[in-house]
Order: sequence, then C-alpha cells, then structure tokens
Amino acid sequence: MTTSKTGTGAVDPEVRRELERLRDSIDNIDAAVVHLLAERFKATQQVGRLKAVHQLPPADPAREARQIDRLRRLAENAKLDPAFAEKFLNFIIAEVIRHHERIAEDAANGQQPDD
Ligand SMILES: C=C(O[C@@H]1C=C(C(=O)O)C=C[C@H]1O)C(=O)O
Repeated sequence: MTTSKTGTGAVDPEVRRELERLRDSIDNIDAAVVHLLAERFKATQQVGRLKAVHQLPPADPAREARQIDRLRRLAENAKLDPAFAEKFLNFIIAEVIRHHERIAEDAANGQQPDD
C-alpha cells in the first residue's frame, strides 16, 4: 500500500483507483442487498395476507427465535459479528410485524390489500 498523499495535498492516483475499485464493489453489494430485501418483503407481505385471512397473529416469536439461532450460526461461519446479524434481523422483523399489523387492521376494516 502506497501513502495516501503525494506531498502536494493531492491523493496518489493509484490510491484513488484502488478506492474507486473498492467503492464500485460496495455499490454492487448495496444494490444486491436492496434487491434481496425487496424480494424478502414481497414474500413477507404474502405471509401477512395469509395470516390476516386465517386470523393468525402478526408475530411468531418461536419462528423468530429459530431464525435468530440460524442467522447467528451463519454469521459466525462467515466471520460476521453474530450480535450485528441478530440486531439486523430483529430490525427487519420489527418492520415486517408492523406491516402484518397494518394488513390485519385493513382486513378487519374490510379494506382490500395493496399490491
Ligand atoms: C414472516 C413472518 O412473520 C413475522 C416476521 C418474520 C420475518 O420477517 O422473518 C418472522 C416471524 C414473524 O414474527 C412469519 O411468520 O413467517
């Protein structure tokens, strides 16, 4: 790794190229994360509708506990902080449960689900 400055205050062009290469990779990963999350939410919306029709509760803590166990193990194997993985999953699940509550309320009020 070369130094980050040329001495004139400008960033070494080689360092700039390396930074750009890494940032391109980060941008691709961020795009993949957004697409994967969108697909996950499409599936959870369908679960929410199914639960509303069959009057099942929005949250399923036993299922969540199994998912957290599994995700923590996957994170450990991938050398990702399992506490971070758990926090991230809990953040997503909390949003899903909010959606499910809304879908159940709409169904109870005779409203059609949005697509
Ligand atoms: C999607 C579901 O609903 C809720 C959301 C979950 C999730 O986002 O993974 C898991 C369990 C439930 O609390 C489900 O029951 O499968």
